[in-house]
Amino acid sequence: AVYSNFTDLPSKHYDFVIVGGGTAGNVLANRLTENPEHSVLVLEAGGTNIDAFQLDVPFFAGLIKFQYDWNFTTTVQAGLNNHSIFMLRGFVLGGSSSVNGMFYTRGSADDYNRFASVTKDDGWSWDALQPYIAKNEKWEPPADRHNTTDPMVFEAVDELGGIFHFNEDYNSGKPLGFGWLQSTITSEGRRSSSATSYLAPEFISRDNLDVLLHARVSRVLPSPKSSSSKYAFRTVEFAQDLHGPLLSVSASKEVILSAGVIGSPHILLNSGIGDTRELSSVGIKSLVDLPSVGKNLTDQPATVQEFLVNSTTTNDDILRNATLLNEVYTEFNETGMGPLVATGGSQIAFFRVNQNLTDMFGDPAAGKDTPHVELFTGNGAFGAPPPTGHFFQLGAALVSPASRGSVTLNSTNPFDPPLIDPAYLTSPFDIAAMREALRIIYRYISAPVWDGYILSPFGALENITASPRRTAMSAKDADYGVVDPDLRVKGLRD
Ligand SMILES: Cc1cc2nc3c(=O)[nH]c(=O)nc-3n(C[C@H](O)[C@H](O)[C@H](O)COP(=O)(O)OP(=O)(O)OC[C@H]3O[C@@H](n4cnc5c(N)ncnc54)[C@H](O)[C@@H]3O)c2cc1C
Repeated sequence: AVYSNFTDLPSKHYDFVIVGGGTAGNVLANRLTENPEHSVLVLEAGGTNIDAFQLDVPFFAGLIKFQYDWNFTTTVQAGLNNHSIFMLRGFVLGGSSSVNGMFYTRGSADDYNRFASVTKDDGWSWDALQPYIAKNEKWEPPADRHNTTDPMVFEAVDELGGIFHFNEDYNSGKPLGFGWLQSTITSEGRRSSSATSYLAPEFISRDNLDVLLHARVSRVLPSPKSSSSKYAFRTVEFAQDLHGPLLSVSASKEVILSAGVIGSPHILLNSGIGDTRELSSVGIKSLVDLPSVGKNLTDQPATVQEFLVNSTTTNDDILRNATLLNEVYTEFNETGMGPLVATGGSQIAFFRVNQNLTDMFGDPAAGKDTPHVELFTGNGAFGAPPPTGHFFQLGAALVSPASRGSVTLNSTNPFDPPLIDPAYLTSPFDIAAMREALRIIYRYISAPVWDGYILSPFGALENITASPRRTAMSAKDADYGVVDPDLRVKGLRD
């Protein structure tokens, strides 16, 4: 069941305590409670996803929803002309899967095979993961039944040739080329998140599964050292009200940290698990010296270019005409169809940069079938549109960036946000690759099919960010990394 108050929880002791009811946490909660012998508690800092229509409607995916966000900002970014920008992270059951853009993109086969070679564990290889990927997926035709034949986007691809080629399934392990976007949208036209799927009514009603909302975890607490002189962490400390008392629950088997790319290192650092010198400089007693915690933060910088178009059938009017919005919202509610069922863009493309860049700077991508640049289309302006005009949008993200940043503590108060430094565009490769991404955009719109349709570029490039990743996993015998290939934190007792 889902609870909002600690006092209502039926127990304070579970077999597994999962910290963070986001994308990963809810999958684990579901799979662990398939076994009726396991009791599981999920602690989620945010609130419920139920009846949150902004989360439910795919078309609203590109709008920022502050009440469902952690409202983090990055440190000042030298690579972005000394600006700091939002670092969006879901603050709601379902985590970032409740607020994300719903693009369903697997990595390339090379990406997973690199995980396997770095960790010396073949279980992470593309082939070994296929059964699990298939288990998580249920492929459906477009819920809004949109026409998937012959739009101008693919005519341009045919006209240009070369790096512009059609790819029927970019999720095949070989993503390069232009394809139809696959989205995490249900056949009823709703967002599919880890909360709507893995915590669906038939699962959340299990007697052995509890979720506590508004539970913000501060630390994991150690039990006394064993003869192996290693700590085990089986108690989780949290607060329901940031100024209220600290509460705790314990796990007899495991505490699972799945608080996301910012939350998990933040909790580890607060708990004294990190670089001993850095921790003592902020006044935190170090329990386990694990210097890789919070390091190697990797985010994909992205930019959007809008073009004014000679059309009145883009999505722009929906967000500036209340009557139209009402109409399509009614259609959405009554039929699960209409323009609100799509995220605004229908195509996605992946490219490698020119070889002279990888020759010059080295190649951060995992292999020759792995892209550096993702391009996405939008039949309308990104986010809230300008007051007039109709737009075609092309966004570009660096999906194999070379820049690496960090998450570090700002104070001894575990509820203060950490310092988040993605170090965007600090590597020369990323700067050159971003320039190349813009060149790809402009080559693409030079295709003859756009003559008379695309009128001119509109406005300045916008910086947006997408989804930070942390390369925290390493081989069991490696002297760096946060977790081993079984995702167990290094240096702790099992
Ligand atoms: C705006 C946005 C758009 C995106 N678009 C896409 C996309 O289109 N396609 C794609 O593949 N990926 C996208 N991503 C990235 C993707 O959603 C994430 O990589 C993925 O959801 C991360 O899963 P996770 O389980 O690691 O973390 P999350 O899903 O973020 O889950 C972490 C959970 O832990 C909770 N938590 C954190 N700290 C604490 C704490 N101290 N105590 C208790 N709970 C805590 C959070 O509230 C959250 O619910 C996007 C992300 C964002 C934010």
